[in-house]
Amino acid sequence: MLVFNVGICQLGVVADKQSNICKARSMIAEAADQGSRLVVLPEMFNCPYQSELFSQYAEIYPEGPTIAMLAECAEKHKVIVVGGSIPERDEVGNIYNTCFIFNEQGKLIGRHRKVHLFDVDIKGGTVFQESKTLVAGSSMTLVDTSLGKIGVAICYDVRFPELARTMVLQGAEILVYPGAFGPVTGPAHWELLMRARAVDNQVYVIGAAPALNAAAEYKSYGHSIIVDPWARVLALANEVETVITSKIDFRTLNRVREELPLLRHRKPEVYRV
Ligand SMILES: NC(=O)CC(=O)C(=O)O
Repeated sequence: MLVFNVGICQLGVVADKQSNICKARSMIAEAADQGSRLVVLPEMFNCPYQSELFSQYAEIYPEGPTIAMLAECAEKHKVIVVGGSIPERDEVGNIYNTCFIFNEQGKLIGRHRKVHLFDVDIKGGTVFQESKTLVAGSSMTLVDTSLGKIGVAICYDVRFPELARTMVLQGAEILVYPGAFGPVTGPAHWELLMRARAVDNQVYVIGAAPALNAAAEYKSYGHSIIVDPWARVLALANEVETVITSKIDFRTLNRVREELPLLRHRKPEVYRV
């Protein structure tokens, strides 16, 4: 499909898992009512973004109320749902930061486990150790959909341009990043990174963040964003709970790649380490 709308549900995550699920359900419906064919949720949308809580909120596919809600909403509204992320427990007890992706029939078409874990110690700023409780994923996630090929990665994954480039070289036309940047790296890097991945790779980029919850221990920067292949910002939220939407037009992507043929001008033989 050449032209269609996409929506982001920037929901405010609270401690009560059931409330988060209900909120996601109603915001997916709102995005679909506004004409979105692809709906994206934020990172850890069913759980406060705190390492020590991930186990308590985790679900095992295909069980679990969050996973069921995503599949039901996709089928009910006939939309593709990129289900942000939730803590996922596997059969041996490992926990991942995982995005489940469902098509318009409510069928699981992809699962991305965050590859780069957010282990940082920014002096006077953010200290986070995802690896205390999470295990890293080990593969790239590209899904074929009725709208085109979509690459999915999570939050800190956006800082690794190799991942985005590899997905685009394999045909991705939209890169989707559920994320949750904080008050330090958010203002400094969030929009910059989303626009950088778009301009580098001449793709649409969607970054979906939770709204700011002032009472939460980890404070999300919000600012969900949709960027076009010329790095123009098509839609940008502030920090409050909201649904934002925008049109995606693959004729723009084709024109940008035709006029400025970066992907054809690459010289991979020069870049080998
Ligand atoms: N939360 C993350 O995974 C990443 C982040 O906040 C950052 O890179 O900054």
